[in-house]
Amino acid sequence: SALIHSRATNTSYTNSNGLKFDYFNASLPNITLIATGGTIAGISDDKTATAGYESGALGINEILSTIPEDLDIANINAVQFDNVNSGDVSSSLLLNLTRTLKTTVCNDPTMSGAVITHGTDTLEESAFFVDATVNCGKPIVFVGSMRPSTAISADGPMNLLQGVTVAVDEDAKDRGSLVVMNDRIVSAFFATKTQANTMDTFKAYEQGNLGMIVSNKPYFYYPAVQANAKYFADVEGVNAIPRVDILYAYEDMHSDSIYSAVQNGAKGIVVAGEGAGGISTEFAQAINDIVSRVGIPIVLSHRTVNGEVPTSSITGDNEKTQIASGMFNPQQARVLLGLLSAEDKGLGEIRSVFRKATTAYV
Ligand SMILES: NC(=O)C[C@H](N)C(=O)O
Repeated sequence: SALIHSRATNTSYTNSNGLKFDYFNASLPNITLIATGGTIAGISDDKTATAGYESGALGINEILSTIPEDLDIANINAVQFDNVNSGDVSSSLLLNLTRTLKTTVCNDPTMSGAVITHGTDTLEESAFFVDATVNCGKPIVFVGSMRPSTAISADGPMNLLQGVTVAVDEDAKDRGSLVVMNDRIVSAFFATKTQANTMDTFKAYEQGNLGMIVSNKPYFYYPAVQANAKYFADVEGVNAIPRVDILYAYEDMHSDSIYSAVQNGAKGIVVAGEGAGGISTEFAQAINDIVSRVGIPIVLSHRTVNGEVPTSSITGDNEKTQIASGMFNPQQARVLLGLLSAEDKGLGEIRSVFRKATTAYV
């Protein structure tokens, strides 16, 4: 950390919002860096390991100490929110994350933006959640890595540096939350992990990247814009996100899974349907039965990476019961349905939010 110290003009500063900066240079913009764990904080004894390593092992200050270049770009208030494999990120952590971002970044005029380090496996879910709940125009940037910090050519340090750079970039404002990895800037609203192992994994296949980064200079292809299907959820008075389960469809799918999900407390169901939302006859009948008796929302999504479940693929009785996910994939649909249920929206309102993500809407 001697190297870090040499880059800062002052040491230790606490702003009027109580945020602590270990190294502070009054001429630089300020950001909050919230660490949640993942491979970017991962370690292994084997420098060649890109699987089977320990996730969420390093603290954020240890990670930062290897990238003193970050302190040439911004003053960083670093917060260790958690240090977990991303499969263990809970909805209560996400609610807390949203509240923290609103109070410490949105409502503080001295803060330019935020970076969140996160495991990549579920990064898209957290990024989608924050994108739907934090809406102040300041850049909120999610970063992760595919190689643990101990690997040869670890990608975490460059991703974090690029994330910090994007978080203070004027051009990054008003675009919703962003995912920055592998020299690309992707909209959190559309981003999905497309490859389980390699660094070129976050993509918005249909919509494309928002921009790229060369020699740590971000370049955005187009001016800021929000997606047509964007829904902003108000979680101000929300204490918990209701449970929403995802059920994966397959040939000749049985209906036991949906009954047990409901029995076990699911307040909403997302089905990863075949093609444009296909399901077996048995399963379709179970949906109609559950909706008429229990009244919970059931959203039909697609197990293919891309595409849309149009309202027209749901016919007859099912039209009244199921909700077409439109272009939202199952994991996006789960987050959105959880937020809408937390806001106590009725079936009609939920249906109209999802309808905005279908070609029937435009
Ligand atoms: N690349 C990663 O970050 C994967 C890790 N298992 C996680 O999601 O926490």
